[in-house]
Amino acid sequence: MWMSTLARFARPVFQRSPSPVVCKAMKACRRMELPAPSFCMTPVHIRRHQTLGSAPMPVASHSMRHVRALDEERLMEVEWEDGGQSLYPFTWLRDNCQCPHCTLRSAEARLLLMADLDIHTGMDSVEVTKDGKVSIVWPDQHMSVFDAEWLKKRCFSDAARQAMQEELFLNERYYWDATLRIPQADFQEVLHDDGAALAWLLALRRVGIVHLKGAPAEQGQVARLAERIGYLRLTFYGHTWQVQDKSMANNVAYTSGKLSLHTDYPALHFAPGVQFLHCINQAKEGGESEVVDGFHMAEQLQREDPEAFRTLTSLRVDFTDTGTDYCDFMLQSKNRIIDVDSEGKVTKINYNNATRDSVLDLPLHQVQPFYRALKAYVDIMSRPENVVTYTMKPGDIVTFDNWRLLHGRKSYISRPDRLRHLEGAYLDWDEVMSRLRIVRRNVHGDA
Ligand SMILES: C[N+](C)(C)CCCC(=O)O
Ligand SMILES: O=C(O)CCC(=O)C(=O)O
Ligand SMILES: [Fe+2]
Ligand SMILES: [Zn+2]
Repeated sequence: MWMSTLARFARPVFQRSPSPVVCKAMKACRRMELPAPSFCMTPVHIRRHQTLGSAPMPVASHSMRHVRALDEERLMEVEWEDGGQSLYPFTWLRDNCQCPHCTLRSAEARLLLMADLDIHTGMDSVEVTKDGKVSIVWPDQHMSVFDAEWLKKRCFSDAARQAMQEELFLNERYYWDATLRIPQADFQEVLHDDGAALAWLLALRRVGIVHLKGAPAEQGQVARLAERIGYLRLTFYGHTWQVQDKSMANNVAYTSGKLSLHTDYPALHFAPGVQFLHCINQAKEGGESEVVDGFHMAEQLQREDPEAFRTLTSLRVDFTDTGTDYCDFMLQSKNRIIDVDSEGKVTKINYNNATRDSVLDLPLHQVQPFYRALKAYVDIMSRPENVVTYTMKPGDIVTFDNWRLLHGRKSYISRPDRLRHLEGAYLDWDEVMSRLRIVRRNVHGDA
């Protein structure tokens, strides 16, 4: 069951604030049977939903009691009505002046040039205006006015920064295993209703996979879905591509053979972030799909075999892809099988055994340790307790995080008169997250 799958993880509950708020993103999550996010995603209340066992954050209040300049430290101090305090560097305030000389309103972009920013500026005076804004006069008599709520959101405290980053990027993930019930949404609803689109994209971000049901069983649907987001990612396999058993196949995917768990396109240095696969015809026999949570598997590898984890996060492996499709191509890439960020958090899996190059740019003594490490990772992800299996039906579209999930399919036999046929398309996370933020804003009805 969904909940029991996620029981290992902190189950966030709503903060017991004077008036408990249920934000619409929370409702969207409930609709898809998703656990609540730990941050409220309504932009106006950046605050943490109180996670069991963690300290509650002060309830946000956007009105100011007092403001003063700490000239020595060159910081402006705001005292909020709720008793909290925020500090803002003079330099940052001057840099972000919202007046029409400093900001192009129509583009919400900075006009002020770095060349004209005095990073040692003082402050002549600061006060709270009658309408509750902060008004600053700079030594050259330039004036800046800041909105209280605007400032509050940009508070430099760890908690406020963390909440803002979660609101912007939704980096909180729910790891899963074979017990996952894949979230589902209706294709038509996602196309036409922002609430449904929001629930879809939130689940795609946090769980990494969503099944859309009810698409027409004909070509062109992944392109429509990509247009709902913005635009798709063109690759050498075309704007969209047809997964079928083809003679002289230019890719192992275009055969009827088994595909072991892989991410698509590690032969690119920047693999597509998101993948759509639409089932138009299913096979007579076989062709079932398999997926695993690559981030969760990487976490297990780190725990069980830290040496192998170190190897896969440090060595770069060559990938290659040559052929003709949209046009002729001759790709070479070097990717770490497990990418981590500067804090050691896993950000991306790059692994397709079919396109891993025979050129292996490693000193002799690292070759066997590399194979051992890769085998350890593949062994973990192949355990039945980690793999989710499903069979796509005509009209189903699977949408998934290609940086996180590994997917595969069993070999198949088609009806001679009715070949198995999937249509696929790629997108990138920037465009998907852009649409997510817009539908969230529309659903919440704020600026
Ligand atoms: C499905 N297709 C052919 C577009 C890409 C397969 C993935 C890969 O070659 O890494
Ligand atoms: O045929 C399938 O079910 C999956 C195909 C696939 O993984 C691919 O085209 O890269
Ligand atoms: Fe694939
Ligand atoms: Zn200005």
